Amino acid sequence: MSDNSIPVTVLSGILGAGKTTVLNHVLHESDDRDLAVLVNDMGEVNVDADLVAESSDIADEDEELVELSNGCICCELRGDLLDAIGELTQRRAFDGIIVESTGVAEPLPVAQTLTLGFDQSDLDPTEFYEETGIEPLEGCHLDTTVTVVDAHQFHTAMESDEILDDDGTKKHLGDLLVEQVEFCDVLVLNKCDLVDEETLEKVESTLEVLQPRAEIVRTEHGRIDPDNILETDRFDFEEASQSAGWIKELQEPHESAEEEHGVSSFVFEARRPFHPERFADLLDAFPDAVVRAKGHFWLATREDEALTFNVAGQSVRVGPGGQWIDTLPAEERREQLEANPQLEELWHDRWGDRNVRLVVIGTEMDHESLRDDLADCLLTDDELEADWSAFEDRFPTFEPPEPAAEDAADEPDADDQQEQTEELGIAD
Ligand SMILES: Nc1nc2c(ncn2[C@@H]2O[C@H](COP(=O)(O)OP(=O)(O)OP(=O)(O)O)[C@@H](O)[C@H]2O)c(=O)[nH]1
Repeated sequence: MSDNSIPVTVLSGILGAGKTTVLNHVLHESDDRDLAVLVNDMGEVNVDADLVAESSDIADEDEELVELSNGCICCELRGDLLDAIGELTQRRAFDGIIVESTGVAEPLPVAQTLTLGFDQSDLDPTEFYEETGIEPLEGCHLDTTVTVVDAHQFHTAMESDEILDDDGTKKHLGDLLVEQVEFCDVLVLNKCDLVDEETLEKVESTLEVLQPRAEIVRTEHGRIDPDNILETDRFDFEEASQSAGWIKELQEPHESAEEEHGVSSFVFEARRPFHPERFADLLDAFPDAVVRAKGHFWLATREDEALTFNVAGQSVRVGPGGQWIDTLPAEERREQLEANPQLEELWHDRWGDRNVRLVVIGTEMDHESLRDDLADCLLTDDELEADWSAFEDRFPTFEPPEPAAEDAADEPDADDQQEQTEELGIAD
């Protein structure tokens, strides 16, 4: 990237976390920087932008404010986002551009759009440009992704069963919060004035386990040193999308029974399927102590396909995880095994690559009891020899799996076949 490429910072965070407050403070403290601001607002009336314009240096002649309204920059306004940044880039050589997302925006698609737009990603840009009609941008780069977290509301939000509706997509508040935490370079832990030190340390420990790579900065009333979020050069798409705590945990599993402030994790592995009724019953009453769980599983009634498992706060989602390699035609199976030598270790004489692998992260979580509950959901020796199709299966069904899937569900993938995942317990 050239020396005069403009660094872009993206601010995310759920409603009311303090994004605008942080933005205003940074503008106020950045007299030495010529900054442009792009604010996304979902509503008809752009309150945030008015606030920014009124109460910050943004009204200064040498700063620019662009509003993007009536849509979300993580979905339908992706093209508008790039157009707006492209225009700003051409206007003059700003020292930085700050993008404030809406409270419902997911940072990953925003970063994806910006990275592809700036033409420096190893994703398939051709397909992206063809599909969206978006032109690649030059002259700027995504520099830092920032998630603002409300220290006071964090645990309440994680435990909340509030459902957000982002343009038809229903999502738990905790689910969105986890997505925002898992994909960022800097975590601004705001509203520290509203909590005591003990609570603060507990929230911090949870954030560190969910997102080990990000720098955590504590703030009160958004008072942050601008250097913490501007021109940090911390963003790297590949690293950001692989930095979630659960991915690290799956790659290097370790039983962390006694972590700080009661935050701990474990990996559950098995070589026999879950009984669909017992596992569904467990998910219906999944312990609140679990903050995050992720992985894939084998369900007795789904012989051919793996299913993915995704818990974030009160949200429990199950999705398609691709076809087990064992079910592929012999030739394809051989090719897959040659291409993925690590599968040999996993291969089971009777079950092939079918397996269960879940990482579970929680606070004050009783490992032994949850491990026992999960183990009780596996088929017993007698059930293994019974007719599996007779079991009642109330899990959602999905489109037939793509043939020749890669190592079934084991490789964390940014897209993660999320499109098809279904929230258990949210009625349409
Ligand atoms: N006590 C306290 N209040 C804060 C702090 N930061 C922000 N606030 C207040 O919290 C409210 C929400 O702050 P905003 O900055 O508007 O939050 P936001 O994330 O931009 O909210 P949306 O734009 O609605 O998504 C405002 O009333 C702020 O004054 C803080 O550190 N402590």
